[in-house]
Amino acid sequence: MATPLIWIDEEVQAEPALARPIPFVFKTAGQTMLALGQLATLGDGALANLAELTSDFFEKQTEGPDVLVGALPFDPTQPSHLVQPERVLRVQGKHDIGAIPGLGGGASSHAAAPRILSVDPDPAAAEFANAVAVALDQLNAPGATMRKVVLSRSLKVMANRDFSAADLMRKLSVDESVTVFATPLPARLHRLRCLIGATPELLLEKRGGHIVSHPLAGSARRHRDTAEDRQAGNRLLASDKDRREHAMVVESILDILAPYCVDLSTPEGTCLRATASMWHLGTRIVGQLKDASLSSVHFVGLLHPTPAVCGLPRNLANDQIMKLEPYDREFYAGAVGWCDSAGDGRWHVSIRCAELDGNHARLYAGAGIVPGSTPEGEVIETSAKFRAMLDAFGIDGGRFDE
Ligand SMILES: C=C(O[C@@H]1C=C(C(=O)O)C=C[C@H]1O)C(=O)O
Repeated sequence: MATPLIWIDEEVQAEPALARPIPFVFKTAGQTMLALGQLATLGDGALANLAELTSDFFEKQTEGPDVLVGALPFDPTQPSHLVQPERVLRVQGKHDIGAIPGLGGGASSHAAAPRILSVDPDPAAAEFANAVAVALDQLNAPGATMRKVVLSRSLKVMANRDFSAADLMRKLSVDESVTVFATPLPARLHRLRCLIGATPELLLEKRGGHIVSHPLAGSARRHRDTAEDRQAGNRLLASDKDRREHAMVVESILDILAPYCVDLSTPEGTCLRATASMWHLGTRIVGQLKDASLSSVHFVGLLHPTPAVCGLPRNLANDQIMKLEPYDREFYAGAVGWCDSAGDGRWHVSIRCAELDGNHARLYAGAGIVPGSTPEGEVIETSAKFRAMLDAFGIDGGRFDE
């Protein structure tokens, strides 16, 4: 069970941070899943053991909802944070996420929005550009075997009072093209934390023998002006660099899933996928399994981290991420979702998100680097990817690009 908050900064903190873990919330277009309370926690284990751990768990667990919900970290060797909730509530139809029963009780909610005291880029945009330049040297070196690496940067935000998960989710939900999520994270230094975000990317959904993955890679920011916006989308569709970057992700997912499927295809091919602030290249992959008894977690264990958030080959890209990023990604660029005893489940890539810890938040944005990428281009792309979260926090992002 999570430990209550013990640290209070008298200067800026009028009242305690999250006193109870916030509920797990998963809001896709037309449906919200809310998982309240914590009946049991899945034991620690790396991603490779997760299918076994979850099936053992469901075999032994005779009481409570037949579901585990939570987050998987970027590093597949690190433990996941999955819990069996006390109660699951599903709300269908168009609704205000902040008004869902149970949500307000778990998240602090204030009449006035917290006032932002500081925004600290980590690394600074110039340092991130240097890291991209180093990665490009590696990618372009004669005989290079690394083909793609995804590098990220973060913004550390501090406010005069606790952030409200409910308020942030309400703002993020204005964009109906994304999955808005909130998930409790393991406590750190006795402080409760959560991850909150608005992800456009489906890692894997499994229902019976049917699986779907919808990877995204290749991005451009959207524009207010319709003609300019359309042009940006068309440029992305025609961009050789972005098509290569995207194809690596799709091919890798198809290669991994093919041996398990009687039928695996990309019915619409590569399309433009729009969110309120970004254009992406996206390819919906659908498959029919040979063995429907394999769980969603089994496939997540094989797929994660895809080249959309790590790179290719995975081990070389991961080495560069460890060297070039100044922080541990923890649950950013991992996965959030649920699975049940029948093996069904739905997992989204945990991007366009922020870790919340009382009145502190850390926002993340990353971008795929391939030959043909430029440091300036990747700074612009990551700035655009921060937009959705910055808007939810009420922060003008422009000044963090220098
Ligand atoms: C890593 C992120 O996004 C990923 C990288 C993308 C890209 O490089 O074009 C696009 C979508 C995501 O798969 C992020 O938003 O933090």
